[in-house]
Amino acid sequence: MSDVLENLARVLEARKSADPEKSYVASLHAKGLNKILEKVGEECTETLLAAKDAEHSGDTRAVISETADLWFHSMVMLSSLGLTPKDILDELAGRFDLSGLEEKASRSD
Ligand SMILES: N=c1c2ncn([C@@H]3O[C@H](COP(=O)(O)OP(=O)(O)OP(=O)(O)O)[C@@H](O)[C@H]3O)c2ncn1[C@@H]1O[C@H](COP(=O)(O)O)[C@@H](O)[C@H]1O
Repeated sequence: MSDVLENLARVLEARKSADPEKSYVASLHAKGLNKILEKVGEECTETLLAAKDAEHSGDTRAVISETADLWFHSMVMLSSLGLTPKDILDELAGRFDLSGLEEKASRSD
């Protein structure tokens, strides 16, 4: 499953030095981190709206499509900060066998 994320991350890395006229990812980098964050926020809202619609209609196609847009733009954000999907997958893997409630209780803040 994570092969897709790894392959996409490789493409995203290469697009950092691509022509913004020819690559959507390069055009985002050319506009800067604020534009990338704006897109992440937009896709997040669209995902929430699609999920609310699906709750009533039972049609989850838009949720899948909007979540893909959200993951994609999140990966562009990670890439612009020098992070990879592996950083996030390692973080999630480290949380196996730890209940979310236990983790919350262990926080110092
Ligand atoms: N997975 C994606 C992907 N998902 C979504 N998008 C693009 O994300 C954009 C944002 O969607 P919106 O509906 O917000 O589009 P918009 O209104 O045109 O966006 P704005 O003008 O508001 O910024 C669309 O242009 C989609 O085509 C993607 N663009 C690229 N990829 C992957 O990234 C690779 C590199 O892409 P390029 O950099 O374009 O070569 C591709 O081969 C794909 O694997």
